[in-house]
Amino acid sequence: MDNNNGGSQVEKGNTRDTAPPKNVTPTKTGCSEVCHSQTVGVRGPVLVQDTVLHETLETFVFSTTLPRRLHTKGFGAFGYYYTTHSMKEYTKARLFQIPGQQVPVAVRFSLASSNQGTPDTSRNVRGFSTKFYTAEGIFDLICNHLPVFFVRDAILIADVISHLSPSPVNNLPDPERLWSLFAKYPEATNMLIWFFSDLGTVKSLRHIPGHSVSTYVWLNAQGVRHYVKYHWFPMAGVAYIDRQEAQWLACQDPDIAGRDLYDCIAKGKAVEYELCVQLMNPEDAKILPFDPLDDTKVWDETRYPLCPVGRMVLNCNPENYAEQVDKLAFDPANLLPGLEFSDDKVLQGRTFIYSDAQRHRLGPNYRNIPVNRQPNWSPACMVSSGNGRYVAGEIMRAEIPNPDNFTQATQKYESFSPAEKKNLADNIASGLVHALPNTQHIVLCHLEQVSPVLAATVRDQMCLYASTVGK
Ligand code: HEM
Repeated sequence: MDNNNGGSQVEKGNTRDTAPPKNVTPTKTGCSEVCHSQTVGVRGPVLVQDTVLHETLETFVFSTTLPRRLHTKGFGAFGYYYTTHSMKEYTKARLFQIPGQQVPVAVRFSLASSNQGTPDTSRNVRGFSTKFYTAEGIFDLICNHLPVFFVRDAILIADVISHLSPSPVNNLPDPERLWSLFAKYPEATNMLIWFFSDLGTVKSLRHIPGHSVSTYVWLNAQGVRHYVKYHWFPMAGVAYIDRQEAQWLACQDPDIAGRDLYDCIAKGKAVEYELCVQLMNPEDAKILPFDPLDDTKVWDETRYPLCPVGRMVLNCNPENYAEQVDKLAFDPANLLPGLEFSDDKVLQGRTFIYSDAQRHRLGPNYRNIPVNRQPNWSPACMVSSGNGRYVAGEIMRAEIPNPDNFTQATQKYESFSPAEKKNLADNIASGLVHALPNTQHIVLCHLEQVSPVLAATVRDQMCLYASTVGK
């Protein structure tokens, strides 16, 4: 019997038992797979009772998890971390007590403002999140490749992300949306300098640093608190690319950074990073010219030197991206005794929203997914910061007393070589030229405060670009 004359089966009686079944094909796994819907005759309607069809479609539709609201595109790798220097003086976290202590890790690198199709070389903030599976429990260290953030209060994140996203009208990138972010928030000027320098374009994740941006607290066995910022540095050295190479590579291979990481590990070459911390006595906040809990600032490395803590070796690729990488749930609140959060206003907002996002994205049992599982976890395992600390004050919504929006932006600009300064000005001008005149004016006023030379160079470059874009 063949399907072409099956329409007459009803009239003639079913002769299927005499012919090989053609609607069942063996799959790679050897199981049979149904490949025809159940119909009334060959050309008749599909039956509502076809539970095989329903289950096949439902399984397909619900087979992927929801994308992350931020840092959507990402790549994962696995390996181990070991402590090289005892941090006992500053934290009681067991992980950091004795050199040689080693734990497994899972890492996810990501693009902060992305969808699955965003080119890896786009101007972007790269995420660099690490899950340490320690005997005490899971510690998540969530970092970005740039050490500063756009704003200093988590309440502004929705607005910031809307400025970084495509237009809600037509889903196209809109320069005015992006540049009005920097016009609206003078505190984003330091980020502007970092982001629009060539530090914002990357082709290899093996060559990026990671910075916690937010300030955490370390608590030692004697109950002494220190502010801490975490930093990863690639053992293979830091490397960036310029805008032209980034744009060319975006066309050649939009997944170049993920491919580079995977291929390197697949060839047996481990990817390594050093973990360092900067430590600060919280009392210093009273004398510093800036607020150390302000995420738009870095800490001067001469005053707060980088202390080496340990090494991470990534030597294992994922075998199942959906289960091992997509379902990773990083949370700045996944801390351990001795590792706490501080009063940093960005971090305080973040300590609630990641687990909310993950309940929505992965379901209420996300902590039981193998990559997130901590044996015997209960809410009591969470480390809530600051027990024993006395805090009092008037309840308010207020700007911090020392916002100082421009000093560090100037210092960063002045630290660049002449070639880096030139690229920065050119990168800014090529984008800012497409913004509205009022936005251009305000951003140029901010740049004037960073450096009159930078503002003048950007203005000159914009004139050149304006003539080519017909403005
Ligand atoms: C300003 C407030 C912020 C809010 C409200 C926020 C919120 C979020 C949310 C909801 C996610 C997705 C979580 C998930 O679905 O698993 C996320 C991911 C992420 N965030 Fe933030 N974020 C903020 C600031 C920051 C800062 C300052 C950093 C710097 C280290 C950062 C680094 C990351 C990274 C690296 C990821 C990706 C984690 C992964 O690979 O799964 N975020 N953020």
